[in-house]
Amino acid sequence: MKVHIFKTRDEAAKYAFQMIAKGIQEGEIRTLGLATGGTPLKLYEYMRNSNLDVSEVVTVNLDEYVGLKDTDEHSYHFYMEKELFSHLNFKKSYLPNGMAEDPDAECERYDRILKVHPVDLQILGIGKNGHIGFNEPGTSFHSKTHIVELTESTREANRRFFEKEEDVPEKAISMGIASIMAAKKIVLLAFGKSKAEAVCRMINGPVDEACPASVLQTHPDVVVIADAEASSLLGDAGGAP
Ligand SMILES: N[C@@H]1[C@@H](O)[C@H](O)[C@@H](COP(=O)(O)O)O[C@@H]1O
Repeated sequence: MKVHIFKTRDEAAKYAFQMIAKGIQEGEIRTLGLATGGTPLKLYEYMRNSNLDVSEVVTVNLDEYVGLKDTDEHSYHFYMEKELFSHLNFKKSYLPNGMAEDPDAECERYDRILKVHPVDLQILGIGKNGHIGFNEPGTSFHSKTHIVELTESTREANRRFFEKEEDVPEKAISMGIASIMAAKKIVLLAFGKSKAEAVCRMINGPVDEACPASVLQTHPDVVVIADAEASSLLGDAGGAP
């Protein structure tokens, strides 16, 4: 695991953007794995304001809420359209369908998409409880795309995007841990004090399903890009690149 620490989230996002832009320009990233949430917003701003040619790049998203239509402003479909897809000419973009009538069949469909489009670089955020995608603590490291019951802490963390607490969905479809680990390269972004403990457990803690992100210690090519606050509990684990 490489750990790069930046003073601000803006510098960190710029570094992540440059790394991704280079991979796309050099043809190494044919399939880009995308994340949602607050963390990648600055990175997506850099991407949409660039003149990056992504016409040969396929994207696959990590997850989607169950029960929200694409047109619902809280859905990850809506988020991706707004932040990235309406600005850049990706070849094709995939997200799990949270409205699928048969959720299990939808998980299988998504796994088939991932097989056809193996991820070259996966962007990840991290939950306060160490979740990646929507893989909550206790999720098997062997999991593929699956239906997830969101924990109270995750629902609470995402509460800020919704008007009322009861509007926060209880379930999601998420790529599994094994699906995420299949990516050739993983770039995990972590910003802010609230992520410091999860970042520390991910890097220094035992590799344990209690902290899903700790599995990344066993991946051959992971780059953690964090700001000073998120890395404040790390000691001298990393530095500027
Ligand atoms: N499913 C998403 C994750 O993909 C995201 O990385 C994480 C952190 O969210 P944020 O970036 O808003 O802190 O939680 C959400 O629940």
